[in-house]
Amino acid sequence: MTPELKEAIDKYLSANKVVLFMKGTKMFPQCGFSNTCVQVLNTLSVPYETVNILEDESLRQGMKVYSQWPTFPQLYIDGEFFGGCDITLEAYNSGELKEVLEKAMCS
Ligand SMILES: N[C@@H](CCC(=O)N[C@@H](CS)C(=O)NCC(=O)O)C(=O)O
Ligand code: FES
Repeated sequence: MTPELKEAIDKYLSANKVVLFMKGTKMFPQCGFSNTCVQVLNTLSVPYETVNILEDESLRQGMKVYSQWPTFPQLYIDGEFFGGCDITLEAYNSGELKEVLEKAMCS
């Protein structure tokens, strides 16, 4: 991954508290795993941005290195990698995700 790409991701994540790197868009998720995360975030009524990694192959490969996580979706909260679909869903069910998001919204 180029230093320019890393810098662009760093900058984007410091400007946006909750970011979902996903396949497709909020309105039109193109994979069930990404769709699950969108539904979870919508249910929690949290403001969030999405990035469609299907539109940018270098970002698609770059995010795997940046996050040290091989798949999508990838959820970032407060600039930190939170997890993929399974982790996000589990944290939603346990109530942990709501807590982490509330903390992020107040920071
Ligand atoms: N168990 C994963 C499911 C996600 C997954 O398997 N994603 C695959 C298929 S959508 C993926 O992103 N593969 C890498 C790629 O398509 O570049 C999770 O918890 O997020
Ligand atoms: S695009 Fe096939 S499982 Fe996600």
